[in-house]
Amino acid sequence: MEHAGPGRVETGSEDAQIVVSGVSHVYRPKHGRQVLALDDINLTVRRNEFVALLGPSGCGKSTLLYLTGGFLPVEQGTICVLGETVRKPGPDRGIVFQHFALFPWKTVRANVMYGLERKGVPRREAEVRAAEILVQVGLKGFEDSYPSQLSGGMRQRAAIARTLVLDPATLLMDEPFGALDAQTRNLMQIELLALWRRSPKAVVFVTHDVHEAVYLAERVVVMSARPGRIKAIVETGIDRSDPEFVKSRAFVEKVDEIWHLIHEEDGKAAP
Ligand SMILES: Nc1ncnc2c1ncn2[C@@H]1O[C@H](COP(=O)(O)OP(=O)(O)OP(=O)(O)O)[C@@H](O)[C@H]1O
Repeated sequence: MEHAGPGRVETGSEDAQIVVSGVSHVYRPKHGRQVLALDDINLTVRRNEFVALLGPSGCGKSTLLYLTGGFLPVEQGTICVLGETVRKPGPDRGIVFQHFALFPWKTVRANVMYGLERKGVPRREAEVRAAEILVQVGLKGFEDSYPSQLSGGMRQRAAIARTLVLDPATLLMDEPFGALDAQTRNLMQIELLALWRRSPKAVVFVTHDVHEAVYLAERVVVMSARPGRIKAIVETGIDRSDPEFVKSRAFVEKVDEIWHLIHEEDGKAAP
């Protein structure tokens, strides 16, 4: 089985959307000890590619996402998104967290319109765009509800809509379905794939769930236990045109292959 090795440096190209080169990250808390969270990460995400980041707890998946989003400073190495070096957050990169970051005092519509209004989009146009995206995520009829009146799955749809309405070229998702029940999670996965096909964008999707990673992603990046390094990059190569593809032998074998890569890391985290 061919895997990209941990030390392989992927070079940028016209086809590259995100290029992470030689990125390491050390947390230096005021109290407590330093943690080397990421160690020499090199990764290229292709234009409009769907990539999943998988690895043991604490291996730096969220850290890599926050660095790419510009929420943490890149102190060692560089990250370029569409040719621009990342120095701060920007509207070209949308981020969705595990815990639905909605304003509880605003309606679903107002939550979705918030980012557009901050960008100076006229109110009428913002309303139209919010209405369209709420239809796409299946929240038509709930525009005037408040987050507290929605189920967990609906709140996460609203949070996704709030990010998608800005039409970011790059979507960074940190375990967005981790808090959902299995059935809602599967519905959200189906919807996310449909949205990604309708409006292609690069997606970096952090998950703990091997099945979810293979279900969604074109490539799965497997990270090693802390300090996070890239252990392997696996092309899923799944033909999703068959509605029953999760039952296919290719799917089951890919899940198994990646599961083994992850479990080789069990108990290996640096102290
Ligand atoms: N603000 C912080 N200060 C100090 N250490 C931190 C901080 N944030 C994260 N870390 C440490 O950095 C390492 C990587 O954390 P990170 O959250 O990126 O991992 P992760 O792979 O996303 O974990 P999980 O799968 O459990 O969410 C962990 O050891 C964590 O304890």
